[in-house]
Amino acid sequence: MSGIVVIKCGGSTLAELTDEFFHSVVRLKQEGKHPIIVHGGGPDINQMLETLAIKSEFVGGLRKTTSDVLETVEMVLCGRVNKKLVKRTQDGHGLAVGLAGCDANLLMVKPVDIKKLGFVGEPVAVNTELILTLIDQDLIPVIAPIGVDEFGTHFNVNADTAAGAIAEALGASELIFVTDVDGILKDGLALESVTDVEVHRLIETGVIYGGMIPKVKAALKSLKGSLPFVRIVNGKQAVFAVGEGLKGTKITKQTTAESVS
Ligand SMILES: Nc1ncnc2c1ncn2[C@@H]1O[C@H](COP(=O)(O)OP(=O)(O)O)[C@@H](O)[C@H]1O
Ligand SMILES: CC(=O)N[C@@H](CCC(=O)OP(=O)(O)O)C(=O)O
Repeated sequence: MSGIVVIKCGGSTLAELTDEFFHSVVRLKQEGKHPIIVHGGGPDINQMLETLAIKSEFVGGLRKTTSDVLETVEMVLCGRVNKKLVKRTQDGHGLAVGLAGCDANLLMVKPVDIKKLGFVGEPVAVNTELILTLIDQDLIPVIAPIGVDEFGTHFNVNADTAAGAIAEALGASELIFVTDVDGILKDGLALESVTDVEVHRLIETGVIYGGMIPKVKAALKSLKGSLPFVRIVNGKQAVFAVGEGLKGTKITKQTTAESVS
């Protein structure tokens, strides 16, 4: 199906998303595109873990996920955050259906490293049929990044990674990371456009660090598929319009001519 737009809403920016943002997502649908929201919720998870006095740590940008942590992550992502986003989309006059990657094996995963990270999964397959059926019914899927393995065990998946895998599997025409900064910043300014090769350099030189790393890694991985480019935009200003570019950073594939020069 053409015109699939995967929009990853980061936990960092959920509170800043405007009513106009959700209206514009619904408008995309009315104009014949197929928006899919994949969301994170890191700050909400942190807050709930703190309230419940459950310790958690990040290893290489991923949350070490014990069974207690997993229970809290599921509660926050599939409950509070997912349903808030469903409400806001429906307030924008669209019909949204909230689900998690573990529903109907939507996001199949394998453990990243059980010893080091516990129940953290990396995507291996996506139930595209389910998503296409929902889209076909004019629904807007709102997906929480909880994956499931072949034995039915649930796993916590980084939301950027989940969005990248879903976009790739569906052959999406756009993948947009909505976050709390204007794009990839260098010397305080958002870069308009960067190639995959430049992104590697920006990671090596420490310009890209922390939460931006899983985002650009997911972007680079999905660029290997059908996507011509991936965008990183600020949730404060993000409003979608068919045929119009968004402000932010565009990550593209370096052409062969560029790579030899
Ligand atoms: N070069 C960079 N440009 C912009 N942000 C960066 C960069 N390197 C690291 N970051 C960090 O990445 C954060 C966004 O990632 P994250 O907090 O995980 O957001 P989200 O919840 O939207 O996924 C920014 O707020 C910033 O602190
Ligand atoms: C494995 C892992 O780290 N999972 C993430 C899932 C949520 C997420 O990715 O949220 P953001 O998009 O707001 O960062 C976590 O537990 O925080």
